[in-house]
Amino acid sequence: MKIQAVLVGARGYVGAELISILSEHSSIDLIAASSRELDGKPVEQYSKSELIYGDLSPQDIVELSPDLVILALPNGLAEKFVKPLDETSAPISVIDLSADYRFDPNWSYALPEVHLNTVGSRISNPGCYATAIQLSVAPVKDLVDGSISCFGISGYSGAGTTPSDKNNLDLLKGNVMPYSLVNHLHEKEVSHHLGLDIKFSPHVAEYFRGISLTSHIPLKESSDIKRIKQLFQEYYQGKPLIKLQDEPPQVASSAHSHGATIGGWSLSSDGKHLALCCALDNLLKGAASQAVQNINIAFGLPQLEGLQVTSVR
Ligand SMILES: NC(=O)C1=CN([C@@H]2O[C@H](COP(=O)(O)OP(=O)(O)OC[C@H]3O[C@@H](n4cnc5c(N)ncnc54)[C@H](OP(=O)(O)O)[C@@H]3O)[C@@H](O)[C@H]2O)C=CC1
Ligand SMILES: CC(=O)N[C@@H](CCC(=O)OP(=O)(O)O)C(=O)O
Repeated sequence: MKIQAVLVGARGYVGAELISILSEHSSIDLIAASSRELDGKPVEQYSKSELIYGDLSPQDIVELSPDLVILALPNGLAEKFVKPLDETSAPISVIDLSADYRFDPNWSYALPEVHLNTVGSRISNPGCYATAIQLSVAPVKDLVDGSISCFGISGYSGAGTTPSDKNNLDLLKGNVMPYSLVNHLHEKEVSHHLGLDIKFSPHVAEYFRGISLTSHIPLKESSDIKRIKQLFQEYYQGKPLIKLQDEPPQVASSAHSHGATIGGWSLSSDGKHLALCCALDNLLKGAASQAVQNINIAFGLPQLEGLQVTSVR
């Protein structure tokens, strides 16, 4: 019996990626895709069966009695859909791709390569920058002394489809736009989940998809590149979505890939300042692919089902 899923926020950039992935997934079928703007139109990317976008209320979703509800809505809207699902006796799992439950201890915050917690029936998917930061820092977490500093650049799809300066192509033309230089939500998210002091300055650029993140990590003791690389290799052994390479990863090579690439390890002459880079696709490992990876884990399916691995070591 296949898992029957409802997708809410199906018109958005992340929703569209989820539809494409689930079109190829052999164990999960979409039974409904919600969008107010596209209500009544066919879901053209979904190839398994005829599917029409609907403007579904939270109660409509409960009545469909699916196995799984996937929420890909802007921040602050999830509770309206989660509350009636919590109140029903039907065993309906929920995965939320927004930031709304990332600090809630009753939800499983699930970045599979880093947090090996058991995934329950309420899953909170990490943020895109937060994924890149945690993948970059986790292997050397125990060596850190002081504040880590991360510099990120994202394509404008990171800002979603609601018009703002961060997805305004007139403002972005020939430009890189810094924003939220302190207190970005992902700064709090990674500091909370890694238990480290992490500073993060995001930027958005004119290209569509992909994140390039550079992390500066102060170390307690002098180290050497061979040891650092070995720590990364050991940490990511058997985790096929993470590719390691000597050269700094390029954002263009990670676009359209379900995984993340880490590399460019560099040490200062005293061996106590480590810098490294991570590139990933904000819409895939930063959102939709990671969500499908988490759903697979929650339902006991092979972790990479539906995710064609384009970048393996
Ligand atoms: N873009 C990215 O790189 C990443 C995004 N995320 C998170 O994923 C979520 C989705 O992001 P993204 O796809 O970029 O966002 P978009 O702005 O592209 O899409 C938002 C979706 O939500 C729907 N929506 C908006 N407002 C409402 C509402 N009031 N009630 C019901 N539906 C609504 C929209 O459809 P309609 O208006 O037709 O109903 C649309 O389908 C966000 O929480 C974002 O923070 C996480 C990681 C990366
Ligand atoms: C370019 C851009 O605006 N990027 C978004 C990150 C998208 C994301 O991961 O958002 P959530 O944490 O809300 O899921 C931002 O900086 O807020």
